[in-house]
Amino acid sequence: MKTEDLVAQIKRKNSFLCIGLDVDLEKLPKHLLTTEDPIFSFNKAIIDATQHLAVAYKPNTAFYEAYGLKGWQSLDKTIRYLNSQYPEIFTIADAKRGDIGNTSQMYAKAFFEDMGFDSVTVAPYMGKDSVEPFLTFKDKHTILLALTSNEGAFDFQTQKVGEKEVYKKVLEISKKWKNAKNLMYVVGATKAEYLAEIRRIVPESFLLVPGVGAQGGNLQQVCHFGMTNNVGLLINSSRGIIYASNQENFAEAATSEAQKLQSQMQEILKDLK
Ligand SMILES: O=c1ccn([C@@H]2O[C@H](COP(=O)(O)O)[C@@H](O)[C@H]2O)c(=O)[nH]1
Repeated sequence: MKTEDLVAQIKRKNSFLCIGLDVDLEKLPKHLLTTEDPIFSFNKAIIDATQHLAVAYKPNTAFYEAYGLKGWQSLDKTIRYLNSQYPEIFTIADAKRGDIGNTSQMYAKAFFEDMGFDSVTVAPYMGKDSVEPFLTFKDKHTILLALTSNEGAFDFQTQKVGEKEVYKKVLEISKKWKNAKNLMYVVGATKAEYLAEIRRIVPESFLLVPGVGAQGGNLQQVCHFGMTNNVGLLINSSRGIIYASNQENFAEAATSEAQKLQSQMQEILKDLK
């Protein structure tokens, strides 16, 4: 998907909400467990009930890999369902990949060509040759971990190497790479106070921002420091939306939580216009 199509969708829906499909069989409503593919049944119901409020969905592959072949099949069905029924929606494989060049090439083929995701999250730790294979795919996006939402982000990402913090080096160095226009970055909502500085380095890039809801990040603060004229933000919430209820009404409960976030986003977007 082209970035301008994502921006157009954001403006049309008055939303920059990304819903995380982090499916844990132990948290699913009991009545789904007897269906042929409980994970897909759950995802389909959540997607159908929230697609008018969200511009992106982000399955975290860990939640599928944990169930082996069946899990991968559920993920595959989910992405194919999204691509066929809601092709305007931006899809993110939260897989946090990255390896030596020829291996990264295979990861990129798997997520972009075979599964047809619009984007994949990638760790920058192995450097330019580990990321560039992802960047060569036209209209596909590589979402590089810059400053993550967890406590451990302070172990390396905010530490200085020479004069500069590692996360700033990730942004400054990567934005000079070939096909850097295909880069987006992960910045945790719990790190909103860093966003003004991040915007000085990457003023236009889209940021995927996980960490609102269950992790305690603040939407207003993130938007205040991180929003661009083109919005430039995808705010992710996973558990806070998909597990709003574990009863038969789970899809309606998810709609209601998504609606709350979308309404806040609509208010914020009014001020931008
Ligand atoms: O810095 C990061 C990078 C990725 N994540 C992922 O986002 C979702 C957050 O889920 P919630 O339930 O809304 O907390 C999850 O898949 C994480 O692995 C992140 O949280 N922080």
